[in-house]
Amino acid sequence: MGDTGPTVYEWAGGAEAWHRLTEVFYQKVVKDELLAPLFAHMEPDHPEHVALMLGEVFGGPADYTERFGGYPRLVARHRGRDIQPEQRARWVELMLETADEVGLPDDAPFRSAFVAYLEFGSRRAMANSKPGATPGRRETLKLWGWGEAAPGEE
Ligand code: HEM
Repeated sequence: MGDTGPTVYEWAGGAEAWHRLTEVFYQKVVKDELLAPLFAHMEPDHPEHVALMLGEVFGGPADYTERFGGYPRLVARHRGRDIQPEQRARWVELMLETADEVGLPDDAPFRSAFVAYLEFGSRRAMANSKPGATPGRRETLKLWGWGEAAPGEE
């Protein structure tokens, strides 16, 4: 499919789909025994920020970078949180459960790209959350595409 096909962002259903995902996801997070303590002081616009950030990562508009501080803010928001491996795993598990619940596409290419990024992003978030973590060289969000299997290539 190459450069002319839909982005992962579009394939998921665009802005509305990413917002639906994070709204429902954080309703689950605050009720989850393992995750709730980490998110006790979450700001009301957190789900919206994460929706914009994920959208941007998957090829949507660069709103998180242009309006909310982008990658430096992302790193700052995870800094010092000391995310534990079981919390990271639960975060990913709840994201996937929510994707089913809100009806994100369940085709192989989409889920493969989505899971790959969740693994990548959640492991980077955990690393950046460790006490004394040294900032990497990255200054902008790592963008994510279809990888090995775009729609039509399966
Ligand atoms: C792909 C994985 C992840 C993405 C895309 C992501 C995204 C984000 C974003 C965009 C923010 C900042 C929101 C803002 O600008 O206001 C944030 C903050 C935060 N994230 Fe993550 N995150 C990921 C993984 C995780 C994991 C695995 C955990 C813990 C289990 C976590 C815990 C938090 C916490 C505690 C905050 C700060 C919340 C607050 O404002 O109180 N994140 N995340």
